Amino acid sequence: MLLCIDCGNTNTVFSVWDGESFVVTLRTSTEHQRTADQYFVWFSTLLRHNGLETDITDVIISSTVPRVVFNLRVFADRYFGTRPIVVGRPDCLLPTQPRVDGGTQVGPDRLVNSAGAYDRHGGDLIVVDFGTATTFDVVAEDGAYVGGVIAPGVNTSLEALHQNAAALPHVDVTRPQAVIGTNTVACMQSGIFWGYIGLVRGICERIKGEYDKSMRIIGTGGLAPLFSSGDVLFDTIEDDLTMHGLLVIHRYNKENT
Ligand SMILES: Nc1ncnc2c1ncn2[C@@H]1O[C@H](COP(=O)(O)OP(=O)(O)O)[C@@H](O)[C@H]1O
Ligand SMILES: CC(C)(COP(=O)(O)O)[C@@H](O)C(=O)NCCC(=O)O
Ligand SMILES: [K+]
Repeated sequence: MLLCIDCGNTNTVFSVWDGESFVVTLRTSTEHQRTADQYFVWFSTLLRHNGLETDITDVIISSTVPRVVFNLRVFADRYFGTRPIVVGRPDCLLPTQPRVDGGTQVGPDRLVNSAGAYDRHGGDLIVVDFGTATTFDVVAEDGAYVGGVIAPGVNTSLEALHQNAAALPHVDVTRPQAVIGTNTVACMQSGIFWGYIGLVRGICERIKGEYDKSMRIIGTGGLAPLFSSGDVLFDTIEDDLTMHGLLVIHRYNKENT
């Protein structure tokens, strides 16, 4: 079985592929201090809790936090006797090479999203991923990542407001009743919700204006459904896109090495 690990700046997601489907998906916060042994205690406990007997033979990792990769490598080696494929490292093959400025280290999550989205939809896509940052990845006709946009994430923006303004509390993002807020929390929720819809819509329109062919927009990340409840932003929403991309890249490496 294949263990896919998607490590973002906020959360790390583990998902086990049994050859036909993802049988379990587990989420933990991203902390670079966490050791291989700590990962295993958490992982094996939750597998047992889910009544699963898994025989992990392969591991693939995408991490936007370089420091966590060391302990994840030790985890794969010590507990599963396997050397993981790490997206973005020179020995990990990609189905198509990114076309960006020389010296740019594209976030591995963006390469993975591009590969997953291309496999499902073909090219000429915008992938919008709501994470710590909100990323827009442009996938060309041949499946290559050719650039995009990095915007502040939803919770990152809310947290910045709270930290920089003495009278603004911590609030959770939600769809407000009205645009005109009649209390502080409602005003903040309106700013983030409607502001973000304007951001996503505006950036996608500008990308489409610059790209001379029609494009489809794929939304992913836990907050995509919330924002699409306020406006038609995406052609489809796929919460498993990153995991699917890891599967695609793993398969490609198995077939070509
Ligand atoms: N369904 C959801 N509802 C509310 N907040 C969410 C949801 N999914 C993710 N988040 C929040 O969005 C932020 C980004 O999370 P995540 O997508 O895991 O980021 P990353 O991939 O950068 O680690 C976090 O603060 C997380 O708690
Ligand atoms: C933009 C990101 C911080 C998004 O990370 P995430 O929100 O998933 O934690 C990540 O893709 C990254 O570190 N990128 C490197 C720069 C680039 O992609 O050009
Ligand atoms: K992201």
